[in-house]
Amino acid sequence: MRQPLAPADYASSVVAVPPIALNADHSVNASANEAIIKHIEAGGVNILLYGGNANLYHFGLDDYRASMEAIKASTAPTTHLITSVGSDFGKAMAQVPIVRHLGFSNVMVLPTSFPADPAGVANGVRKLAAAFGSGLILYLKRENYVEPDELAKLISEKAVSFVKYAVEKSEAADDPYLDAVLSAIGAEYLASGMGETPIHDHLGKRKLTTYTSGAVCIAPTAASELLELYKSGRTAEAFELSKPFLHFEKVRMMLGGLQVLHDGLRLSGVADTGPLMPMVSNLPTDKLARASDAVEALKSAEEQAVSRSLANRRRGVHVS
Ligand SMILES: N[C@@H](CC=O)C(=O)O
Repeated sequence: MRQPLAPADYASSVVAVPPIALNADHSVNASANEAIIKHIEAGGVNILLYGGNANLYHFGLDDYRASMEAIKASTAPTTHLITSVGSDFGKAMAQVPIVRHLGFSNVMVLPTSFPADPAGVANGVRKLAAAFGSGLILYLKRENYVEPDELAKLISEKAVSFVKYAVEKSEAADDPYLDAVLSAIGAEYLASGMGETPIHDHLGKRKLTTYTSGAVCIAPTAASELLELYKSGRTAEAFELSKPFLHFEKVRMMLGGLQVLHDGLRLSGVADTGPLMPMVSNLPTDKLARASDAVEALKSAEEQAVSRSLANRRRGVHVS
């Protein structure tokens, strides 16, 4: 599906945030990316977001165009595809004609770090949305990146269509910025945007619309079940199912979020992801065993979820 996503579309799927597989010369590996996409789609996930985990920060314009062309050609017509622009304003503006030419309807603006201020970010996003011709997904990666009231204005002006919330807190429950954002725009426009670590609070308690995840690229069926369990209020079962995901996220925190996911896809056997685009590196050999153990736990959760899903389908039962 190539239409702009509405909040109701987000509510029905986890958002997978995949890496991009590259060949040894850093050109895009179309067949490996297709294998990753097919694996995710087979698990019932129908929203793919290419952004941070794809390391798009470090793609030049030619590599960006080539990778997005290959990925677009590999997705099923029923899959919603989101690409990202930025993270700086100039690069984002240069990418807008590319995404328009490729026919993307859903585009996220990667978070810019320095120099930027809340009013400047809001106005930059307005200009980008005007150039793109439609609302953009905003990635909130740090507190006060945009003031909550200004964010509400951006949504009412249709410059922002959805928000990925990924401000790291030691306790997800204690997050005054998220409280303020929620009271300004409501949960409907918000995805928990940082993997499984905060979802017990973000989905179970605050009722955000969905969540974004890298681990879902390895265990899409289990991740879909996890979303459904949280959405149907079965939080104890959801928490139990989330354990291998939470462990994977801990390993990512220790060894590198992008690195463990990128190499983890290869270790899982889904696809040979190859190198990462500089300035990010593959895991050193002595860290692979730790990543591999976490990947195996995810694979086992996925196998069990697939068995449950097949059994439920045979009995005509829906998880919720
Ligand atoms: N960074 C998170 C969510 C993606 O946006 C992850 O990789 O799980």
